[in-house]
Amino acid sequence: MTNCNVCNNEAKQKCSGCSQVFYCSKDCQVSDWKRGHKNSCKPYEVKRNDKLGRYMTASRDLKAGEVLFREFAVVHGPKMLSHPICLGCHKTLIAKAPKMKFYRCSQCSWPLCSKACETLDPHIEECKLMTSKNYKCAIKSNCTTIHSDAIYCLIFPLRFLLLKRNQPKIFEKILLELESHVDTRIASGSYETLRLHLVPFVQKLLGEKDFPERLVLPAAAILDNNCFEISMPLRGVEMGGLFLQSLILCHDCVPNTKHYVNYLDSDIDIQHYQMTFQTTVPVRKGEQLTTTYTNTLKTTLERRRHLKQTKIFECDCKRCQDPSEFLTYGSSWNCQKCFGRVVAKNPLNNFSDWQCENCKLHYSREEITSKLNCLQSQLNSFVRKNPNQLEEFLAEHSKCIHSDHLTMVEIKYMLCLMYGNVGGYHYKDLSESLLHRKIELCKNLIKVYNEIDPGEANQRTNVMFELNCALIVDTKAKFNCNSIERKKAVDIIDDCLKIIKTCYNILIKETENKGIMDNRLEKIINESFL
Ligand SMILES: C[S@@+](CC[C@H](N)C(=O)[O-])C[C@H]1O[C@@H](n2cnc3c(N)ncnc32)[C@H](O)[C@@H]1O
Repeated sequence: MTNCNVCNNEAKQKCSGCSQVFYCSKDCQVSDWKRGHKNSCKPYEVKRNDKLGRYMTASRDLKAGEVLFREFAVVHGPKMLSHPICLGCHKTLIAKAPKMKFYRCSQCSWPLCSKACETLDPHIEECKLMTSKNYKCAIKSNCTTIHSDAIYCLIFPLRFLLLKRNQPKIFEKILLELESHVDTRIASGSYETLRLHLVPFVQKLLGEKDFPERLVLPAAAILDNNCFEISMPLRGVEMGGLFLQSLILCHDCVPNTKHYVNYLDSDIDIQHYQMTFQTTVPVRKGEQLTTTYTNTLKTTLERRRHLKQTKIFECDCKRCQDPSEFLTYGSSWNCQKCFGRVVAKNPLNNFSDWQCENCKLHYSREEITSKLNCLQSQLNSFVRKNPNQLEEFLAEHSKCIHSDHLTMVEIKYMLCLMYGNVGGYHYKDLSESLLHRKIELCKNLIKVYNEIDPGEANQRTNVMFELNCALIVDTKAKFNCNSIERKKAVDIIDDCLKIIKTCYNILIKETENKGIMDNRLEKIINESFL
């Protein structure tokens, strides 16, 4: 029996915030909240140090999959370099206008989906401003290529700067608290375009006196340094958002949280895009809660370069420090002389030479970087739909590159999704050896992900799902040819189904995934003749 945190009576209702205390009634819960539970309820604490600025730690032991918080964006808009999107509903316009012949807002001329989007928040306010100052969007309307347009860098900062008028206290707090690395960004020359285009645009619309360059550029830098992507491919939405709690999480190349944006209710109001952060692995009380600002499935050189360019810091997390990346050898090459593993001598030094662990032969950084670029461009030139072509790529490069180099891992992931799922390779068409190849690939990937993308991370969960589907099909086949007893087959299939159900429940928290996951479930039920 559990007792009420206030009156000690028998209690059945659990606090949904922290899951740590129980109440017998709503009244007791409300009184506990007022007397102090609101301060201890959160599963995280915000701390600060010289290296990270603000960061989050777990305020109690957390299980994998616990929700840390949910929040809405304080401001949102097109990414700095965006392909054409509707400024009303933020859906991409490419599918609607393959030749870029967009519907134009009748007032300000920005591309929109249709007249209905002209009056949507937040476009309506910026549209009125632009119209009052005779500003017309000059984006070309008849070019035939799908490209990102620099003109979109005007909108998100404008919306952010409008907070100075509409929510001045929040705006001041953001300016005071958020890191921007604006001086480094300006010194690197990367803000010249913003100085030339964004500053006069904002000043024309909002006035030079209240919006001097020394405010406009830092505002853009705050967005660059702190925004999260709002990407919902099935809805066709792609933009950025400033989420004030989420951004406090600092980076680690093996994060212990993941996040997703869900769309709630109505079709039109941005307030319905909600960010959720949750743990992916158990986290001990006091341990730092971390997210990733980059792609964890890229090599150390690529991750560190990306972080330096976009977030202006040198990552020195445990994974970046370790030349073997926890024995996964995700960035390693094979030695030309002895086939030993070639790793960076000092992975935290971007100019470090590389060396074979076995024969100590040296390789210059330039040599390794050019090999990596060459490999990536070869991979990018592929039509990634043909398993044979991908298998050939793996075989061709297996001599010079470590088998779990992250480029190889990327290909293995594609293969593991293809086998069993795409035309010509559905389970009913798969030979025994290809089915076993899929199982082998899945097991190999899970071993790698356990070290660098563990727990409830999406990619690992996807592969767990695929592995257990393949094991069901394999068990069925073995049972049909009498190479496994009925009881054993039933036990294996039961275990697989439990894992598939767990994976399904993890992945559908991101509601966009629900339809896709339902199809995947239905498919395995049909194809394995369960
Ligand atoms: C989105 S902010 C994170 C919150 C920020 N610390 C604050 O106080 O608002 C990103 C900035 O935090 C710092 N940061 C985050 N993770 C870091 C890490 N692993 N190592 C060093 N600095 C980090 C960098 O200055 C980076 O530009």
